[in-house]
Amino acid sequence: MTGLRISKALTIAGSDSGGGAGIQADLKTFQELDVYGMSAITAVTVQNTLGVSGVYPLPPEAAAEQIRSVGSDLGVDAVKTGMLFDAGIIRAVSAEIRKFGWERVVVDPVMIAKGGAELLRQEAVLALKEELLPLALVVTPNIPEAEVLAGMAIRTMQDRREAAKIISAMGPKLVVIKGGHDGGDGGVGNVGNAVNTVNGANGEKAGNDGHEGIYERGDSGNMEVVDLIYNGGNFTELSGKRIPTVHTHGTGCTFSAALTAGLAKGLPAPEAIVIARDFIQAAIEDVLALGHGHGPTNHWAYRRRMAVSAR
Ligand SMILES: Nc1ncnc2c1ncn2[C@@H]1O[C@H](COP(=O)(O)OP(=O)(O)OP(=O)(O)O)[C@@H](O)[C@H]1O
Ligand SMILES: Cc1ncc(CO)c(N)n1
Repeated sequence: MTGLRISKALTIAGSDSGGGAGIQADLKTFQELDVYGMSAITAVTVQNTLGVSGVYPLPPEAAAEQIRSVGSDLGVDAVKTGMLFDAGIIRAVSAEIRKFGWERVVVDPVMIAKGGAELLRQEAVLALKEELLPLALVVTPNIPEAEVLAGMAIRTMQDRREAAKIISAMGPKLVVIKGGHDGGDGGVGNVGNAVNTVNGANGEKAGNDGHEGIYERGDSGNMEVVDLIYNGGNFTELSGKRIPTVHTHGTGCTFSAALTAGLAKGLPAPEAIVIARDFIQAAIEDVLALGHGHGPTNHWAYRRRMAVSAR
């Protein structure tokens, strides 16, 4: 490795004792993508595949000190935020990001764990919107998080586009509204990976028309998963095969960590997003089936596939 430039990424997030989400998922993902990982822990959660049974937030200054410590010594090429828990931590983290002038910033606006545990206090949403989103290069809400940020219900792909525009106006250069919670497109459209570009502010679809329709969350009849990307002017839909599985603990953390790793390596955000989709697709597909509930994804699946395809 001597002489090679090492790409470095920092995750500012909560610890998941079960290892599938939070800091643990982020560091595993950075490592798998050849990026040196560092962490600033905001809270310790007591968590396994069955749910969260305890949350112990750290004082805001503890998060800030960790960021200052690694930022001033090792250096940071890209940074992501995950669980931030309260407004004090959000303000402290935002102040450090601003001071360092970091621009490759991914904000995963983690709010609620799969089992319903609160990972962000409701009164902290305003701080997230006002302090952190303006610093984001990419923000990656799932559908319920996008509903909270945009202040509207999301039932159709058109609603999702509307919400993306509202969130975009809060400052991030790119908004990715992930489709894991979208269960009701009815399975029409592409199966397998595809990119459909939608042009312009009127949301006219240029590609195929398979993603429209009313949907209800949790309907596992949906055959594809679509992540919607908005760059302030154009919409892009990244679609993939929906894997029917309960083992989706930490999908959002893993996706945003893979995206952050790509940014740390200097990739343009749209390219890093496509690789992150491939990474999470492989991680969900090659199931580990650990624990008795929503198991973690397989963080080494993508690397193994790459190794096989390189042979
Ligand atoms: N069943 C699935 N099959 C394929 N891809 C999926 C599936 N579920 C989620 N994904 C992908 O995983 C990524 C994360 O999406 P998701 O909406 O699940 O995030 P999330 O709710 O924030 O996750 P979590 O809160 O569990 O960390 C997205 O790229 C999404 O397309
Ligand atoms: C610590 C932590 N961060 C994020 C999530 C969301 O997946 C979780 N379950 N736990």
